[in-house]
Amino acid sequence: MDDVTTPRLAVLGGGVMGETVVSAALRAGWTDEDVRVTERSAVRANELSERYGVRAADGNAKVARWADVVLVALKPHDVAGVLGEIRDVLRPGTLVVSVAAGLTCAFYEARLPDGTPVVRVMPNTPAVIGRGASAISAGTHAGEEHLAVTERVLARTGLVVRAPEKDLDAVTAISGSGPAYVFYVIDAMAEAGVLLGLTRDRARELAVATVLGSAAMVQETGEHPVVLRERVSSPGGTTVAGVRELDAHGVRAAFIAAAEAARDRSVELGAQ
Ligand SMILES: NC(=O)C1=CN([C@@H]2O[C@H](COP(=O)(O)OP(=O)(O)OC[C@H]3O[C@@H](n4cnc5c(N)ncnc54)[C@H](O)[C@@H]3O)[C@@H](O)[C@H]2O)C=CC1
Ligand SMILES: O=C(O)[C@@H]1CCC=N1
Repeated sequence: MDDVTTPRLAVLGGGVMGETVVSAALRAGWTDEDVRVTERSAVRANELSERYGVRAADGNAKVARWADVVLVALKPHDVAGVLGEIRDVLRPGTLVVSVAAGLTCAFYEARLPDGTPVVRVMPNTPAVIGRGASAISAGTHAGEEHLAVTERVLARTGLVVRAPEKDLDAVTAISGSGPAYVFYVIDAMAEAGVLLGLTRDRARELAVATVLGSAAMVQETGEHPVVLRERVSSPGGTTVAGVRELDAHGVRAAFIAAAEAARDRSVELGAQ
């Protein structure tokens, strides 16, 4: 793999996350000649090819042989079969990057030629608008240059942090699955507004602006969320009355249980 020029990037699986990576790489300076994608669905392959100008017609083995970086964006249960297709055609030094939930670097290393550098990534869907959060971890044979190339591929997806691999299941539970929790909260707040008589559009507009503004406020002020919450809560006022109900309905405990369940599922997906 050459660090100076743009490495040839193959994305195996052109679903939600595969498309996100393709579009981010193109925004980060890859040309449509330097990116190829594989897709089991011909309709989807056509769609990606038309949308991004990238080649999407070849099979996994052909594209993996061509690539300097192979990024696996398949469902976890499809990965082992595809690694079997590509293991004998990878050129020495080809970097394999995985975004599959639960699958460890060791899972890949056991199924790929000895010495294959592997980097495990846990991204999330806001990456599609450049506002994602990803954590990356190096496998046994991956070094600084492999982490750096992965960061280049992900540069336009948003925040990218390095983390020890033992943390990746927790990361999956918090930021990987996290957008779904936040969409759930936005929908619940908007629905509550409708119950109180607001129009659906107005309720959603206010809920979204409130979530965006509150998240930005935590980031920009650097204040602890509890301090910011106290600042909203006038003595004897409306907010303490509302937050008491969140406590009474176990919302904090529900978030903890959700994170534990997602973490456990990530571990389970990796135990194939
Ligand atoms: N969607 C999300 O929010 C996130 C997903 N991930 C991970 O990304 C991976 C992909 O997830 P999604 O993109 O959501 O799934 P998806 O189902 O949208 O995409 C998977 C794609 O792979 C294609 N495919 C299946 N078998 C194939 C094969 N043998 N060769 C070529 N293409 C094949 C499918 O046609 C499909 O388009 C999963 O491992 C998931 O854990 C990670 C973080 C977030
Ligand atoms: O639900 C899933 O399994 C994937 C991984 C994190 C977000 N979506």
